Amino acid sequence: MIEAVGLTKRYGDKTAVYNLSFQVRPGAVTGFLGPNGSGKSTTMRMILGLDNPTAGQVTIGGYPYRKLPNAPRQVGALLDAKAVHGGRSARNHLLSLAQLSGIPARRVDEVLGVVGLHDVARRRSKGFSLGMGQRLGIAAALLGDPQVLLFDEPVNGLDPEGILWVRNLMKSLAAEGRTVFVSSHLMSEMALTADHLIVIGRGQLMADMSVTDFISANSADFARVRTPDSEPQQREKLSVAITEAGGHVLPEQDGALRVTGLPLPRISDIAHDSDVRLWELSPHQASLEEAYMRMTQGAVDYRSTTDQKAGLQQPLPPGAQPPVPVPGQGQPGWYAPPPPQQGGQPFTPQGTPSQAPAGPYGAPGVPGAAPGAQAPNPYAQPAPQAPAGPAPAAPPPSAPSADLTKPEDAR
Ligand SMILES: Nc1ncnc2c1ncn2[C@@H]1O[C@H](COP(=O)(O)OP(=O)(O)OP(=O)(O)O)[C@@H](O)[C@H]1O
Repeated sequence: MIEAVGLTKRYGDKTAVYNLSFQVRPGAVTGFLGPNGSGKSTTMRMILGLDNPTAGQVTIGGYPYRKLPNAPRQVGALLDAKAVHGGRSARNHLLSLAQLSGIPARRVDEVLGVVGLHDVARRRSKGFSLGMGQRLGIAAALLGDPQVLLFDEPVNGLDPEGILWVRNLMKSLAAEGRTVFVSSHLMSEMALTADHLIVIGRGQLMADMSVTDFISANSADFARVRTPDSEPQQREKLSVAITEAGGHVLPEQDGALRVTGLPLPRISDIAHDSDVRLWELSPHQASLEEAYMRMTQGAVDYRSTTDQKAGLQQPLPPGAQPPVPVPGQGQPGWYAPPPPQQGGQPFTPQGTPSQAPAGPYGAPGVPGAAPGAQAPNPYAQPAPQAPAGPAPAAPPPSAPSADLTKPEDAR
């Protein structure tokens, strides 16, 4: 088990990780999620003894990594696949690691086979593609047959076969009772791979729960409703009737409607009473990506904007319609609806998420910022404090919070 308690890391006046406490348990794949620059790699480096915490501690099996007896046999990690002597062959790279840790040479050939690099084992790694480098990094992590494994973005650059292989590898390692801690920005992949999630934003813990609980806690179930494509007035009629009945409607890209706030039988009855034919009425759960976007929207430092193409816009030909914006492009509020226990406020067509008050991460509907309900966020941590020097393990609850809605440079 990996256990962090009050883990804090400052680089000069930059607080990369603040007061993080969590456990990563054996027998499950634990996903480690957070926006760019939120402190995932820094946390992993501290777990592996590559960086010293400014405050707090992190242990593996009860020991700090550097005090762990025979650490390379107990912990395997892929942090930076490029951190390899490019002049060495893949096999020699692994052989040197094996020799340092007292691992027999035949194990090198085993792991080369496991990651699919057997045929290129004698080639210099500097000629490797991104995906081949990742495979070599994974081979190094597996070398000591460790009980605890850390992977920072393991599927980066892998082809579809490789992604599927890594997914199954993680699951099988966890099924063998090992501790598997994996960071990724690929939500669809995490949804398929992870059992449990630890989510951080700007160095602070935002969530520590199962994937299922995370999705339920940060999104609402919804219905997809489709009327005949050739009869837009039917769609309009149904939208009005659902809204009048207290439901909330959002158009989907394919012309369907996304409805929250009403159960499916009620939607069916409304359609029947309005004399509207339905082509589709189906229940849906928000994706992990949607739930994640909703939770972390206020903790993102590096956000894209719409490309205005200043001075480069071609005038539209007469009669041409401007393109319909793709959801999410220039509509930063376009996220999954919040769950009912957070006020059940659905998103609105323009993505302006209702009247909900801003939460600790500046985001309406973020756990702890429940519109209408003043429940405290069980996962919220105090904001990083600007003054340098050792941080108290648990600052007083009244400690003023930094404005996490602003980019770090503006705070
Ligand atoms: N050696 C360092 N010196 C100064 N600042 C650092 C150092 N390492 C990390 N940081 C800063 O700490 C913050 C957290 O960085 P980190 O690499 O841990 O984030 P991350 O969550 O892994 O990001 P990404 O998802 O983009 O890989 C960033 O603001 C980064 O600039």
